[in-house]
Amino acid sequence: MPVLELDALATRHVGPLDLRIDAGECVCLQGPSGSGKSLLLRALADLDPHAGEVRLDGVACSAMPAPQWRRRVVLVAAESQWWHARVGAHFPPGFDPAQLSAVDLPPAALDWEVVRCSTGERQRLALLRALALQPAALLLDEPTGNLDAGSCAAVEALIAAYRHAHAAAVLWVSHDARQAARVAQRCLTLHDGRFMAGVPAAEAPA
Ligand SMILES: Nc1ncnc2c1ncn2[C@@H]1O[C@H](COP(=O)(O)OP(=O)(O)OP(=O)(O)O)[C@@H](O)[C@H]1O
Repeated sequence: MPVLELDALATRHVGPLDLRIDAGECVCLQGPSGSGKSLLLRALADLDPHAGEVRLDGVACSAMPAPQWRRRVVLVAAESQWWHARVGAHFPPGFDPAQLSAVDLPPAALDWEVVRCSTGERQRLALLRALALQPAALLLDEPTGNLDAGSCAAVEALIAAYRHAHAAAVLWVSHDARQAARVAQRCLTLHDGRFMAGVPAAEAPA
């Protein structure tokens, strides 16, 4: 079962931090702008240098080739990166276009040029692209930051379904306390590079 553990993890401006996210658990991370939330997610995904250790299922990040780690511990960044012209080229062979309906997009979106996609369309496509890798742990950086209420609900439902189906460990950065209460079992706040206990998800304002 994919448990994600941080052991004295430190990166630029952040840490050292200890944390355990259980299989199937969603932890929401809040904190002021510039407090280091994105830096922490990048370190967890092994995209930035870091000290300390991250373990998935007891296996250390430092013991796994970086590309392999990044397929298991997947970051959905606030601003997604696209390297092919066409959307579909970013998805694995055999990806079922019908899955696009889960984020309110038509199957034909796989044939769209990336440049025509709106910010919110790119955000939803980036999430689907990440889930297609079937990660054991998901690192979500404001995954609904550009979405209307309907698309936001669709994305929240999709992530919850994935988390339950795969017992995935999820770390979700959100500035929205009500969203945190909906999606997470626990909330933490990053302040001065350290975790502070947040408002328990179940007690956050409705
Ligand atoms: N490559 C870098 N070199 C130097 N400082 C950096 C670098 N990347 C980020 N920072 C700084 O680290 C701090 C934390 O940045 P980070 O992007 O993690 O913040 P955040 O908590 O995600 O903020 P927001 O909520 O605004 O997205 C910021 O002050 C930022 O300017």
